[in-house]
Amino acid sequence: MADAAREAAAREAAVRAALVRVIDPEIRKPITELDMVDAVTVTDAGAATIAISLTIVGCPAADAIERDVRETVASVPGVTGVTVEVGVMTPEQRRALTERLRGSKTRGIPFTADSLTRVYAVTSGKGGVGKSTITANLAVALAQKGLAVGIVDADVYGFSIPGILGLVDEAGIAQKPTRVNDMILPPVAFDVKVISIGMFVDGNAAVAWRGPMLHRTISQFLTDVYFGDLDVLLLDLPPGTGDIAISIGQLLPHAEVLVITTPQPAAADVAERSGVVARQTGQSVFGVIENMAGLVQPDGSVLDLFGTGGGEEVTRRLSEGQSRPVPLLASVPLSVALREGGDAGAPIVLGAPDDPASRAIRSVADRIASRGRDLAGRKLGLSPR
Ligand SMILES: Nc1ncnc2c1ncn2[C@@H]1O[C@H](COP(=O)(O)OP(=O)(O)OP(=O)(O)O)[C@@H](O)[C@H]1O
Repeated sequence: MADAAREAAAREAAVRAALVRVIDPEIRKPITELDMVDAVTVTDAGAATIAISLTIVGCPAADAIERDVRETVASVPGVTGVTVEVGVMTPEQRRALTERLRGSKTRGIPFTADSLTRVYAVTSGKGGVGKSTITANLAVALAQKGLAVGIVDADVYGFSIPGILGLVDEAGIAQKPTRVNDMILPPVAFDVKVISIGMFVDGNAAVAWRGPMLHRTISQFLTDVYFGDLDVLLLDLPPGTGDIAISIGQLLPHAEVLVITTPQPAAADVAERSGVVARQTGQSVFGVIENMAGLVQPDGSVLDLFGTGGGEEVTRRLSEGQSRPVPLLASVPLSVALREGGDAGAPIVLGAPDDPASRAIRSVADRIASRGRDLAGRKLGLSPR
């Protein structure tokens, strides 16, 4: 090979090697691995032209990928200028991509009992006890610890996860996920992959679907959404013991349940019932989290706005007749910062990690992350997130 040709090949190889660092923000894999790089040329003068093909036109990730390609290639020694030509994959390329992402797995719910993903269904007896707030912050705390985490927001009546995690526009409308053929790519917030019923309805429309429609939707979420290899999947269920809880019990019988309750003893009855229904579908109760516990006043005294003892009462009742007592995992105090963080789409486990509510939620994340039961000796998913 002539020297000039060898040098040109070396420059292109250096650029291709650098492009491995560009990660598709939705799929969370290098664009080189996803066959998105069609052509790389670098002139003698160092002008690089990169042709890339994205999954669909105008996908939300497009700008980020184009920018990352430009910056990454510009940093390669000898490159003096970068042109990025953005195209779109052909239907065949898209089909090949979705097949590759699914791997050899047959189409179906990937979170089977023998998968490495631990599935937690977060339930409560009644609404407004902070189930979504706890789910979102717990997910972010787990992701912060390096785990690959996903959330399915199945709270049809109050899909608030996109708002709490900042995946909404100024009008509060949830970001729509990208679709590649029949594969849905979940938006990512704070390293957590999120899919919500709220992303599939027009505006903030209330969902008035009946049981079979809900069952199909949840089943479709679990089948068609590309979560990749997750360590933990959290499901935010609607309050109570309705159709969704039963569907989840049928679709994911090995899921473990986290029951959220307030300290109000009167709330214990309904909270207990949500745990009992989960057990009837074969799920086990992992533990109880008491939320909205005493608010620490500026003078140091504690205001028990919602009374005391609800968490302990629910754990006591759910432990009756069980071989292993159900633990009270945490008591999360009332916290202005937690509420404000939820309103602003900025989880406090990141923004105010030392707030007492953050600490309590992070202690649950520690406990979940350190569980070894069926993960002992098994490899966790190590694909880039
Ligand atoms: N520990 C807390 N301290 C202060 N405010 C809280 C706390 N936990 C939750 N909140 C606030 O209470 C309200 C209800 O919380 P959230 O939406 O998480 O409840 P939920 O149980 O998911 O409700 P639903 O199931 O009805 O959607 C929100 O405004 C939230 O910010």
